[in-house]
Amino acid sequence: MSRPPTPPADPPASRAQWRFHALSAPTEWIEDYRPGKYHPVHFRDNLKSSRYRIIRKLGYGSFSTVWLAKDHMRNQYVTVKILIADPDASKHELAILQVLSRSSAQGKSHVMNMLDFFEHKGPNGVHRCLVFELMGPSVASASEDLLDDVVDASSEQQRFPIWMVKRILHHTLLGIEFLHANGIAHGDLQQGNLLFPVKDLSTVGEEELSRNDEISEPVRRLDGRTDLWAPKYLALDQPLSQYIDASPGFNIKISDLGGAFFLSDPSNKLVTPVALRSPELIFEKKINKDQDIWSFGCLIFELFTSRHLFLVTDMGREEEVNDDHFLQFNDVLGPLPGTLLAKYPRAHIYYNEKGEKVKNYIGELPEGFDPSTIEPSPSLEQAFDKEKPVDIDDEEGYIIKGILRCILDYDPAKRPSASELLKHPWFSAIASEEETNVRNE
Ligand SMILES: Nc1ncnc2c1ncn2[C@@H]1O[C@H](COP(=O)(O)OP(=O)(O)OP(=O)(O)O)[C@@H](O)[C@H]1O
Repeated sequence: MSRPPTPPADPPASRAQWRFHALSAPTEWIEDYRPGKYHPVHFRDNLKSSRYRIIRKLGYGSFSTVWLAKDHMRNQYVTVKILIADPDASKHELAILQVLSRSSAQGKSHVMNMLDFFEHKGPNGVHRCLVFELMGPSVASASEDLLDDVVDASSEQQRFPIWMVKRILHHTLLGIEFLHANGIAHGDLQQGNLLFPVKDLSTVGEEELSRNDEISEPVRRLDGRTDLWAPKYLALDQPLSQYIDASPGFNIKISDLGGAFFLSDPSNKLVTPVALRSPELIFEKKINKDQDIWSFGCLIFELFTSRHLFLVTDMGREEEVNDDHFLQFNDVLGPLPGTLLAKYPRAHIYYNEKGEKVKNYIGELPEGFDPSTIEPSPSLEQAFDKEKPVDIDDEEGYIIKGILRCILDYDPAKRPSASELLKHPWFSAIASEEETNVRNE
């Protein structure tokens, strides 16, 4: 075991103690480079006795910075996720990845497989480093600004063509089935955690992949001291957008098992994005694998319509965010059952004892504002019909809405499992289409 690091004498505590030029896009906060948090990484750093050389920054999250590296032993590019130096923050992720890498259940190729792991000691502590296959941008970032040439030309919105949406959803469902079959729930399913593959990069040189100009001005402390805990510059995230493989045979993988948990030991970390949270998570703080199915339902809606089904953000006080969600559940999916209403202590603000709505907005309205002019959110069916792509005909639209209704059941016990959903004729048809494409390639 490595020795715990010696605490630094004087790590800067706040952003105000730093002088540096911000980059054009967000990066991690500089003050998160301190004991117990991020490891200060620089391009061309070598890790694990020089086996891995850092080439480019791919991204970061609350618990890690993620880098493209060259694995000199296998002569291939890989992703190295360097976790914060908090042994508790990452122990579940590692244990889960180890279980998954030993499993041979169906769907394995749709969840990120760990290739190697090691520990790296730096000024901020001992960091677990997880090595994965190199992937491209996430579905979220690809749909936002990268896929100009493959977005749906028939609609005015930037969205994936139908065949891609179906493929992304089918692969995600196979990945969920694999996780659940191994007794694991993901807990944080969202477009940002579904990754596209990259093309074969074996002939692309390191110089081409390292665009090291994408860094901040030197990071300096105002008191002029040299800092051991922070990097000399901050690097901009550069997912491999230009190398994305969105060809007909692409394979989506679910990534980021940082919020995943064993079903036998449900998580108490609330990592699911607000808009994708199930009623039982919001009202009862209960989480299990049914949350993944609920999030998957929300993803179906998002990918077909390019908008969230529930338009809630985590801005504001938690109780108001929950109230907002509560009102939207009622509008979009229909009245919450009495059993669930009884579990929401703030229900009386919006509903009377007879179950009639008495208030349809949160907080106070400006003086003179007539509350009857506030339109309820459209129902699931209205919203889908309004926003769906034109090339989904009524018959298919009807089927998709039926699947959504089944998934978005207030009662988690009634939601279909991933395996049951995969047997639905709509998903079976997607699977057969994929097989035909593979045979024809
Ligand atoms: N195998 C990979 N190949 C390429 N990029 C990756 C890979 N794994 C993760 N990334 C990118 O790195 C970023 C951070 O990864 P990840 O979400 O796993 O980190 P995290 O610290 O657990 O984040 P979060 O705060 O979401 O829990 C993401 O934007 C993702 O796109």
